[in-house]
Amino acid sequence: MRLLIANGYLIDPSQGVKAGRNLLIEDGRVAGILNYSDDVPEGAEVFDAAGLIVAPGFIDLHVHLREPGQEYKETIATGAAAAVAGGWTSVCAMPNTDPVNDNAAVTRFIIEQAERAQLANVFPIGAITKGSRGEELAEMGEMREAGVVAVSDDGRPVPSAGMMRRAMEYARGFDLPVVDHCEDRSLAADGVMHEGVWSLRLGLRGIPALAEELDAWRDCALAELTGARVHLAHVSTRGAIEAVRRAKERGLSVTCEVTPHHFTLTDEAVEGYDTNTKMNPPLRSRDHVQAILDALSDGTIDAIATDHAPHHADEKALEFDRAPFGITGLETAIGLAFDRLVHRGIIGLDRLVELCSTNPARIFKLEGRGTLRPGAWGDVTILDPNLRWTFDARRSRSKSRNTPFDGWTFQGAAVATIVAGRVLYTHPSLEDRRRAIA
Ligand SMILES: NC(=O)N[C@@H](CC(=O)O)C(=O)O
Ligand SMILES: [Zn+2]
Repeated sequence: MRLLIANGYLIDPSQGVKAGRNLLIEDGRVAGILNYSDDVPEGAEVFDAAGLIVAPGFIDLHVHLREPGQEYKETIATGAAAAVAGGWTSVCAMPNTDPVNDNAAVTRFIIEQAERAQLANVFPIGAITKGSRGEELAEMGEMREAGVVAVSDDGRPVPSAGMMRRAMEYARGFDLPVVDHCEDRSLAADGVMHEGVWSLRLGLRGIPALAEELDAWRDCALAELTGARVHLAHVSTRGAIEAVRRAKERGLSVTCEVTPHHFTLTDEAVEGYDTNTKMNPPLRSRDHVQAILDALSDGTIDAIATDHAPHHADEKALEFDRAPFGITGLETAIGLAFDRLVHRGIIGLDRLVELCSTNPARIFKLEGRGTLRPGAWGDVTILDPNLRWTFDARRSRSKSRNTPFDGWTFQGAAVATIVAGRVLYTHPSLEDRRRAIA
């Protein structure tokens, strides 16, 4: 099986490639980077990528796929379909399923379901503590053996510093990164949105920025104490970013991600009490969003991750106070990244590829991903920086539609998604781009 992605502009920060080149994929793996003028290899199918950016496959470090246990919200297959429709060749699945992914049997089940779906690659993340209850460490060794790429109690942050210390020491022994949902629940209490002028005005209970910042400082300090690899999930506050910046200056193995909704929206978006503006961490005030934009451009932020968190319409139809936290994000992330970051001059195209592919692969040590070196997996995301398109949530591949971006128009999109040399998604604007060569 041969696929030649021809006439595109290749951007691969892992090997410093930024040039018009053809990319050849053979039997699922990158076979080589060729010049436009080189002969088309015998029997190759040609994908004409003229005018498009060809990048190593995008990797989302943070999704909730809801299987096992809440298949009415999402399954591994529907989540993986939404992923490829959004330009993601790989997604990393958080363990807050039912049962929690805190043992090898659940890990293996997730991997089997993903293999059955034959869509995006799915890398499971195991729990830090049994049932994510924060009481007893989970069997990280056995989960690692079964295929987890990281551990996290995302959604149920580890409350005790002592437990987190032991978790980091344990995870370090298995060379697993600890993905940290930073939230001091004693401060967040029963808040439902960012604490500030808008929570006052709207009469909703606030979650102070300090709830995230305190844990971020704590866990960066613990990263120093333990030497563990620590990755801060969905940072949303100036203080958490400052903690990461300091940790990096000290040479610690600390990285972080940001979500598209946190670099796009402020807490003002909650004004209409739309429960699709309710997520954890909450949308923050303008000053925090500015800190995120600065950190995206100066390199403090390592990755863009969606925190895709599907919920059923009936659950989101409750009052703001009672609706669950979370929004979907797989299909709007790249549109938002182009529209809000690239076209506004906050990041360049190579930085976009770093944030969505090179760095995620490095942070979770995903072998043969995030690069188009010969021998790497033939995972490719093709981008059209200028395509104008409108997101229609009713046509989403996800089972859920809880997004604040329904009906939004974007400039820039992921227009084709290729996993191990198989073209799994193409935007309708790319019809007629593929031909078989005898
Ligand atoms: N990010 C969210 O708003 N929700 C997450 C869990 C969580 O992190 O609270 C979910 O699983 O729904
Ligand atoms: Zn979380």
